[in-house]
Amino acid sequence: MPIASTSQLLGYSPRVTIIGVGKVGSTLAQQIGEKNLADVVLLDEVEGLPQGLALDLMEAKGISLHSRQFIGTTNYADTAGSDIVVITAGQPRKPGMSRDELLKTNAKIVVETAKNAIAYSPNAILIVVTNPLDVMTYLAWQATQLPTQRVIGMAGVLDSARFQAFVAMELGVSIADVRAIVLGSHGDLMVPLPRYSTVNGIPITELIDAATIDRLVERTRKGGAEIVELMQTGSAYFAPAASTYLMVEAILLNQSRLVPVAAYLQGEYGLHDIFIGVPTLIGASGVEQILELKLTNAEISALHLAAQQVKQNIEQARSLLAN
Ligand SMILES: NC(=O)C1=CN([C@@H]2O[C@H](COP(=O)(O)OP(=O)(O)OC[C@H]3O[C@@H](n4cnc5c(N)ncnc54)[C@H](O)[C@@H]3O)[C@@H](O)[C@H]2O)C=CC1
Ligand SMILES: O=C([O-])CC(=O)C(=O)O
Repeated sequence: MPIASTSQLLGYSPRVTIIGVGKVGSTLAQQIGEKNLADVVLLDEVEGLPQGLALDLMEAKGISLHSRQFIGTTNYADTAGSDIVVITAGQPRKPGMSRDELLKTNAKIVVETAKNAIAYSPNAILIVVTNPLDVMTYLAWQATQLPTQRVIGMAGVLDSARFQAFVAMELGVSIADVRAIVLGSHGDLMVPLPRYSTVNGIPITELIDAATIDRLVERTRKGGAEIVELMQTGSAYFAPAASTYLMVEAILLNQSRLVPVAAYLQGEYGLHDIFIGVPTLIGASGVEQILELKLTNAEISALHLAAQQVKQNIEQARSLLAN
């Protein structure tokens, strides 16, 4: 790996701020550095935590050999001029909880942190990770008033990666040959699409019987909870951080990746004024295009059911924030 990337040699290093550097945020910071992608500002409300993590990451540089900088801070002024802001601040769920039960605690945190960060980086693209994801992305957009293209929720990449992993395990094939796509909300009503999921171009519906696909779909829907139950002390973070990394990289390297993310819909799929998981092209300006797949009646109904629940939760969040 080169010590300095081309952009650094030309005197420019992109800057990513991560707000809330617990499990997901700190793992993401490490990935961004180790892949020599950008300088990272780590911000948390707990004094000492982001400073300690940044120092630890700086000390690892001599071994992982990259030339990016890490700054740890509790002061938003230190995040100024960021190209991307990632919000991973907020509580994770405990065993037995749904993601929606985090709404009350995390709504205030997301609104406050998004506002503070964008005040110092008005040109940034905002990636929201905090749960319940689709609602938090909507609240962050409203709080910052950023153009919708520059507000993106991370969930579909993760849910699709899980579906991909379960298909690869079931068939005993290399995960490199499996592509999978999951739309809808980041919850039990998410919409995995077996018809559009393939092993090297062959739809999985040709390779796996219907009952087994149903089982894999159900495991994907409960993928986050499965890990929460196993760990008992928090939720998944390696795959969530890797999924967020993919989005950060797609933006900074202008890769035009076709991935499902929570994007703002204005009529696409018959939905309005909502952030929910749909296939998008992600590049330098954020969500560059929303793709409208041909869905069956059952798939579109499932998407609308998920949307209905997200809308109800947005209303609940609005009244919580008003009080
Ligand atoms: N969208 C997705 O697919 C995923 C979402 N998540 C969500 O991401 C969030 C973070 O998860 P973890 O990193 O595991 O949690 P964590 O508890 O390890 O880290 C959260 C961090 O946020 C900080 N924080 C809380 N309030 C803050 C504030 N007002 N300002 C600055 N920092 C603040 C805490 O001090 C803590 O360091 C959770 O809500 C979790 O449910 C997690 C995995 C996947
Ligand atoms: O399950 C959780 O609470 C964390 C999360 O969103 C995931 O891992 O998909």
